[in-house]
Order: sequence, then C-alpha cells, then structure tokens
Amino acid sequence: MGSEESQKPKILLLGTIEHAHEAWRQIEAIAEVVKPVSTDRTSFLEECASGAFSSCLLAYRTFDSTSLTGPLDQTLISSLPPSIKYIIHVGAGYDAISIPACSARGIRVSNTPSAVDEATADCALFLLLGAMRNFNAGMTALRSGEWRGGSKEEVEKGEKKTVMPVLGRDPRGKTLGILGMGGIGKCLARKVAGAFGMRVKYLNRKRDVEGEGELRDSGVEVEWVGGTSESSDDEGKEGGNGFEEGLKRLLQESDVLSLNLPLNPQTRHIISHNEFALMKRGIVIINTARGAVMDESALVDALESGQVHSVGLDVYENEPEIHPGLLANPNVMLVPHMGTWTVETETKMEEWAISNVRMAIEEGRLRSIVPEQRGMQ
Ligand SMILES: O=CC(=O)O
Repeated sequence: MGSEESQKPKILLLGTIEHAHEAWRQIEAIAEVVKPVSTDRTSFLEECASGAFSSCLLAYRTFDSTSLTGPLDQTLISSLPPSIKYIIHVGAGYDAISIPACSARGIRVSNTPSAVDEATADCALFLLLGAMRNFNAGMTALRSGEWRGGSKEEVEKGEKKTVMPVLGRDPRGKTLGILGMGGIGKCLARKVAGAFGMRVKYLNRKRDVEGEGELRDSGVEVEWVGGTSESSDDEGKEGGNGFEEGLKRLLQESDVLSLNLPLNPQTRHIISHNEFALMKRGIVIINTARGAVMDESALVDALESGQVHSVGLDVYENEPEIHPGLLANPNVMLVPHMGTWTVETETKMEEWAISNVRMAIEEGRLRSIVPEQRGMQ
C-alpha cells in the first residue's frame, strides 16, 4: 500500500459525507482523504499551521463545516497550505467563502448550482402559501388551545374567547416579484404560474433574455422590471440606475416578494427601511436565499407597523439565532434553513460536489466554478 498511497493526491475533508457514499468510495480509490482532528476554529488554524494538511490539493467542505472552521475568510484562506488549489463547496450559496481571498491565492471555488433548485423552490412555495393564508397564526392558535376558543367546556364557561387568524389572501391573480432570477427563481416562477395562477415580475442585475425564453417555452411569461430600455447591456448594471429604478418598480408592484439572490457585499441588506417604505402596504415576503439580504430588525419594524403583512422565512441573518421580534410574531412563518433538506436533493448536492472533486483531480478544472472566477478556469 505504502508507495501507491503516497502517489495519490491528498484531499482535505471538511464535514462528513452523509449520502453519496458510493461516489465518495470511488474518490477514495483515487485520492488519500485527510480529516482534521480539531473541533473549533482556533484549533483548526493551529492544525493548518502545524502542516497537517500540507500537500493537500483541495478541500471539500459542507455547509455545516463552518461550525469547525468558521467562515473561509482572508485569515482562514491564508492559513491553508499553498498546495490547496480548489475549494469544493457542497451547496449553492457560498457566502461563507471569501472569493477575493481565494482568487488572490489562485484557489478556485465550486458550488452546486441547479441541484438545489426544485427543493428550494418547493420550500418557497410552502412559505408563500403559508404566509399568504396566515397558516402559522392558525397553527399557533390551534396548538395553544385557542382555536374557536379552545374546548367546548371552556367556551361555555366563558373562560376562552374565539381567536381566529385574520382572513388570508388567495395567490391567484396576484403579482409575485422575484428578486434574483437564477435557477431557483425560474423554478419558482414555473410553479407559481402553473399551480397558483400568479403573475411574475423579476429583477436581475442584467436581463435574462434566454431564461425568459425558456420560461416562455414552458408556457410561463415573466416580466423584467429593470430600467426602461429593452437593452440588457445598458440597463441593470451593478449599482447603475437601471437596477435602482427596477428595484423600485419591483417593490412597488409586487403583492408578494421572493428573495432569491446570493448574499455578497452588494446584496447585504438590499432590503432595509427605505425599501420596505416603497412596498405596497400589506406585502408578503418570502426569503429562501440568505437572511442578511434583508435587514432583519428593519423587517421586524415593518411587520409591527403592518407595512409588511406576513413573511415566510427559511434563512436568518445570524443563524442559528432568530430575532426575538420574528419569533414573537404569529404572522411570521419560520422554518430552520430546510430549503434543500430532502434525501434526494442533499444526495444530488453531494454527488455534484464529488464530481467537482473528481474533475479537479483528473482534469485540473472544475465542473461548476463560481461565476466570479469564470475567467480563472
Ligand atoms: O442554503 C443552501 C445552499 O446554499 O445550498
């Protein structure tokens, strides 16, 4: 074994393989897997400094491995051995990884786009319906014995009064605004148009003419609200007027707003006090992207004032902490970051990431390099 083992490239495993065991076994046949022994960021950084991972070609990391390493920020990236050329992330959102720090060291990063689309869009659909129909308020009243006043005896004795949530609203005919029309947004557009008969408007930094065509081919019309020009080159550029103008329109014209954009320095708190003020009074908001794209305390204020009627959230600004103002509000439907939490999707994500590992080892490139690094491929 000795010499054969030593010829295999080494790969660093951050997190565990939960589902795609067969695909991982095939990786073990071509690579030597190194696992950290540390249990927190401080000891992980010490382990990096000790040379324990020297000569590792890549790091495969799960979303949960952040609890070991902390964010893959400048400090952590510069602590990795220079042999590391790839970071293979299992997940669509890679905001825990500093792409500029990786690029500066020549480290290429991949994620698992499209594998997450259906399950995350399903989760958004659940939250959308739940928030529009006030299901959380109803379920909470039921569990606390307040549904139609609790038990017959209590009502007869006058000990309980009838508590029913306010009437919900039907999605049919309403406008869903999608901020960030990527794979998940398109999947959601198809589902809400088909199942609920909603109208869909969207905004991206740049108009997705091809995506609009694909949706049209499946019978779904979506309207881009970015800027006033038809040209995708002139309008919607980062920080440009087209985008600002489009965002204003999206906020003013949506009955329901779904956040489907990645978290990065440009999108952090893209929805805050000023944006809530532009929305239709009583809007419903769904967030399955990342908590910090919305200013959580501004959201709590907007809910309390009634500017926002209800929200459906899968993600939070400081996970796993949840703002107490959200927990206390029955118009807030909360799930604990479960967008991709299905056997099929988690398996697909691991298999996708493992295919990146294989490609990095065998071909020196990645199947799905993150968009910011496309020029490095
Ligand atoms: O949140 C889930 C993901 O980014 O894949």
